[in-house]
Amino acid sequence: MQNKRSIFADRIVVKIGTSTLIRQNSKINLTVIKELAHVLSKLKQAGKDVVLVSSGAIGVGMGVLNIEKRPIKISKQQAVAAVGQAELMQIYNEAFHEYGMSVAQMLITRDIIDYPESHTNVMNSFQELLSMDNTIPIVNENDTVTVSELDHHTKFGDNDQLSAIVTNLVDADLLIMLSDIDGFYSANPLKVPDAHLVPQIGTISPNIIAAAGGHGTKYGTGGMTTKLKAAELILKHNQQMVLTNGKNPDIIFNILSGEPIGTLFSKAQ
Ligand SMILES: Nc1ncnc2c1ncn2[C@@H]1O[C@H](COP(=O)(O)OP(=O)(O)O)[C@@H](O)[C@H]1O
Ligand SMILES: N[C@@H](CCC(=O)OP(=O)(O)O)C(=O)O
Repeated sequence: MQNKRSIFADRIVVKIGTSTLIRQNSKINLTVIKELAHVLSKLKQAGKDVVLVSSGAIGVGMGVLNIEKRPIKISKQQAVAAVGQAELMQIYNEAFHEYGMSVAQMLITRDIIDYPESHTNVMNSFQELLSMDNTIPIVNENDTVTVSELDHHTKFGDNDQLSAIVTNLVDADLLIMLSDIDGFYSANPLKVPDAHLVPQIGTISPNIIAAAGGHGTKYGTGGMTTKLKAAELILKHNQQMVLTNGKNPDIIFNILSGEPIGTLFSKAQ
């Protein structure tokens, strides 16, 4: 049994991936969403600042529209995301209302980094929302409008890096990344069954990068590669990130109490 970790976190960003929100049978995992709403509401009511970054617009939209395979055509992905985002927010809204909380939808694009006025505006919105007692901001990429063209790049591309950028922006202490796997392994466990979980990573070395494989389910997108890019941003800003399995979101309480869960990305010893 490893020692307890020293985790200091007054301001927390939690990212949940599509593979945790959607079951193998393509249905939304309402149990996970309800439990997540419970945990985040309790943290907020205990005086913590909480931001949720939620993927799932495209995955949920596929379910609503009965689409089996993730569309390849961008316009189709954007339309599916528009359907799914509305459904997802309705579910979050109901789940958080159970605990007397409201949710605030924040759909963002890269403009918030590239354009000072957009940056100021999004920072002001975060500040106002975080100062409210009973509100949880829920962030996603604005999938229906983002583009990636030669002279115009407004896409983040994946929510792993987006969640790290949000963690940097709001100056949070900790990013908790909830995925469908217990942490970062020495190799992709789908391909190497005896791979072992790495408890702490302080530097993203070439060996670590080489151990990162692609996504697991048909719903995941970036796999470990984008999670490492997110971790790199977190480490650069001297923040901390814990990557763990989101199937029981009340694991967040255990993480905050210092239990050695998942993989901790931190420069601290
Ligand atoms: N070294 C590794 N350690 C752990 N998981 C890995 C590794 N390399 C690849 N993976 C895969 O990454 C998947 C998680 O990423 P992804 O499917 O994009 O999920 P999410 O929807 O949570 O972003 C895991 O299910 C696993 O199959
Ligand atoms: N903005 C997209 C999320 C894309 C993404 O990064 O998904 P995931 O790898 O599941 O975190 C959506 O909501 O479907």
